[in-house]
Amino acid sequence: MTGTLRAIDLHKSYRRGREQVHALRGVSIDVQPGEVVALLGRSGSGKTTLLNCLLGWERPDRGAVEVPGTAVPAEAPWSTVAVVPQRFGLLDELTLADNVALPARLAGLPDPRAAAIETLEVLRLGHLVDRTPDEVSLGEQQRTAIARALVVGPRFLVADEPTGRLDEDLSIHVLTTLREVYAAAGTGVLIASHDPVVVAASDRVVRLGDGLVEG
Ligand SMILES: Nc1ncnc2c1ncn2[C@@H]1O[C@H](COP(=O)(O)OP(=O)(O)OP(=O)(O)O)[C@@H](O)[C@H]1O
Repeated sequence: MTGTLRAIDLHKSYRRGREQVHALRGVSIDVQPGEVVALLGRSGSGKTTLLNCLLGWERPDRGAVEVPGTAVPAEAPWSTVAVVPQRFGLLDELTLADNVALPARLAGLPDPRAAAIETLEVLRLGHLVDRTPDEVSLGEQQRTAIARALVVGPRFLVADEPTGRLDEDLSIHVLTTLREVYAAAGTGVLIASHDPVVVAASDRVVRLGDGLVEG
């Protein structure tokens, strides 16, 4: 087993009424530890489907996903491949601190709340830790979802449009943090995005078009 996160020749179709939609038509991609890869492509090109397959949320019709470290039973999945979902997935009844502490608790970190607050502070949310998601802006919710993914210091981070609700300054701050704090410590980062800030901060760009890697 290598230390690389890999999708190999993924095929995935959906049935929509009588129509067959080929979301992925043979996509291979890899992410090395410590690199930041931008996944670009028009709306509907298959980015989310690819991320879902990498996360094990969807099963490809054909092809394989290699996730390093999954043979180690003690390692929580979120510590291996953490995710920032497009729709955030925060729990409304928990504070931001408790949302972010949740994966830290599951991963058995010694002080989940302290780790959560520290990560929220890195994302400039230290003043909001005791609010619930409906008491903060969408951009603040988005950064909370990023903090929740990062709190365990994952080996890989998979993020679906993680700057879609952020202004340019905050996008740059988030990308700089991902690069200089997390990728520098070895986290491999894959970001599906249309944001030029993401492209500028990436080591490498992979373009999807109509279910295939272009170029
Ligand atoms: N559950 C589903 N059922 C039917 N079709 C689907 C389903 N999920 C995705 N698709 C279709 O598969 C194709 C790829 O969708 P996907 O969400 O992966 O694209 P995307 O590149 O992430 O788009 P966006 O940038 O808008 O999020 C699209 O044509 C979409 O309509």
